[in-house]
Amino acid sequence: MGSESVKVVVRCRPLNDREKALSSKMVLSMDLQRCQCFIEKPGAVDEPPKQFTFDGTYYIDQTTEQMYNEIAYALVEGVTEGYNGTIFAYGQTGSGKSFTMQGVSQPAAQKGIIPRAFEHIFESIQCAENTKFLVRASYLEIYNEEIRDLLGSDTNIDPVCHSTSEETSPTKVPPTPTSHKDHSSFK
Ligand SMILES: Nc1ncnc2c1ncn2[C@@H]1O[C@H](COP(=O)(O)OP(=O)(O)OP(=O)(O)O)[C@@H](O)[C@H]1O
Repeated sequence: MGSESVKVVVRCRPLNDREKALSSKMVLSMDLQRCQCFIEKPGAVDEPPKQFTFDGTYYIDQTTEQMYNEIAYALVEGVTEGYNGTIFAYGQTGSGKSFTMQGVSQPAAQKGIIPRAFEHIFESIQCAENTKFLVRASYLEIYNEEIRDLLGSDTNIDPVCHSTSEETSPTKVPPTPTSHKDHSSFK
């Protein structure tokens, strides 16, 4: 994979039970060597498939372990050396964002990017000598333009305003990066 600072990869999930029950046809295929994906229009046999090229392509039989090793590993390694890094999952509902980021414990190869990154970071910290680390975590949900602090004791409290207990629903003020509740630990 190239050395660009922003990489975009695509992952294709298998058909789910509902799609199988509807006898849905897979319309997406991939050329993994060329990092290309092809989308056919169902029924339009004469139309060439739409073609897209990415920095990486992952088909239904590939694992999150493989994705982590090929994409996330170097980025997280950079974080342990003091560089910033972001992994961002984007896709329509049911497309597999949680499966990729949080994952499942079985099979082990499908454990998600987030628990893998945590293990990676804390292993690096344990192995480091003469270095002090600060690890901070915040876990926010933005849903229907409402923000919730998922690590807070009351998830309805807006993380920006640190609102009082009388407030029952989150407000719609966007957070600033420094205003999130910190869950920090030092080694
Ligand atoms: N690569 C995959 N292999 C097998 N199953 C998958 C894969 N990706 C997703 N799935 C399954 O597809 C379903 C939808 O995935 P998931 O919940 O991760 O989607 P999502 O994008 O997070 O959806 P939402 O935006 O609604 O939260 C789940 O049952 C998940 O287990």
